[in-house]
Amino acid sequence: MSELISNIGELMTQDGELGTLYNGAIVLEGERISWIGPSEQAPAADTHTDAQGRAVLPGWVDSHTHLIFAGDRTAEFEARMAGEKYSAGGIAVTMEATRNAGDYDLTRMGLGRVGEAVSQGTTYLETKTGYGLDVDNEARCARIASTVVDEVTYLGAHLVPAGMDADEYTALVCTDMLDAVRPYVSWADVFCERGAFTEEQSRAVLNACRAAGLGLRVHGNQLGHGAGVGLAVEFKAASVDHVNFLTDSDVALLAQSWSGWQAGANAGRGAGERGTVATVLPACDLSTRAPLAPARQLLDAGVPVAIASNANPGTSYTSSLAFCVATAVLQMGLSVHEAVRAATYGGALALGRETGLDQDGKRAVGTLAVGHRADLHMLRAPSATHLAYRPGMPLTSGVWRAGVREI
Ligand SMILES: N=CN[C@@H](CCC(=O)O)C(=O)O
Ligand SMILES: [Zn+2]
Repeated sequence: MSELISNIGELMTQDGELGTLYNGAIVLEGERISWIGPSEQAPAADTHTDAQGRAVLPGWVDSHTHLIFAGDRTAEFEARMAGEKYSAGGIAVTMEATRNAGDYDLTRMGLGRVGEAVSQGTTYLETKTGYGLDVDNEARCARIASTVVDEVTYLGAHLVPAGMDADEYTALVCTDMLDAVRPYVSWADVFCERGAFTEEQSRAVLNACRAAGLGLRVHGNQLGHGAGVGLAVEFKAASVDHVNFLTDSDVALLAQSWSGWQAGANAGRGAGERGTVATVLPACDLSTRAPLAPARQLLDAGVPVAIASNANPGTSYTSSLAFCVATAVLQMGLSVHEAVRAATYGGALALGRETGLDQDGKRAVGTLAVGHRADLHMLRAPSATHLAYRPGMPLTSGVWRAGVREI
């Protein structure tokens, strides 16, 4: 089955060669994009959708979420709004509720959260474990996560559970827990921060997970200056996430990590040795009243930036990437094009999914080009600028995921 979508007011492909088309059209063939060009040259297809001048973007790629959890942290949020600071300790509240929830409920709630994200234009999702924090519960959360999202990250190193020795727990994360989650995950992450894991413990986790063949990511520089960025670059992690507190040398390290990467004629793809993406989490910054991550400075230094929701019950209880994009434009100084790019191509780059088919038979996401997965987000607006111009408005009017219309 093929579908032609024509009369697209602004078709923002985020592909380096195609750029942005006005009065463009796109043809979907099964799960893939088979044609992109001007509406007047569009080929016939089995079905036809008239976009009536609306804008179409790649579906959002949310490269950082924590969707497998039970329970509620309203009281912690209220206390924070009354002046308390965020600390890693709140994770234990969610751990308790998650351990007490059954598989059915964790799955049902996880799927519900994915549904919320899709209804707002997200078409590719990563999520993390990290609220089980013992061997059985981490494995259970990893298994459930693998049934509800596209990419699963092992975050056993999220918090040391009360009553456990930090080094003994770290050793467990690196051995039995890692073995138990391994069938369900392709990434590993560590919360390298005061109140969570030290540089030395983080290093042990990254070494063990790398040896197990997992791609790496780091929660770093969220609560203060620290070792997160340096470790992420040293371990060639795909991303370092939060990055609120950066020194100039952290920024330079991240930029330097991309020196072997050639963006080439087509900046949507690129080739060569990948560096570490800086993932900024604007909704989390607002919800924790943290200084906003310096996304402008990072982009100006040549660091690829991703924008993600960090959807979780503690620091960012939203999966709205439209909200994150609007915040990045209004508060972080990004242009609309840069912010949309960070929430689409940037997320794909952070997940190693900006190209496709060559290694594992999966299609590229995060940009619109022939052969890429047909993940589209149609706005009830003539241009992507409306995402920032009309913040908080329900602008999603259509979502296609792998060629299937979801909304
Ligand atoms: N910072 C570490 N982990 C989550 C928060 C987890 C929680 O508080 O439940 C984050 O990314 O913000
Ligand atoms: Zn997180």
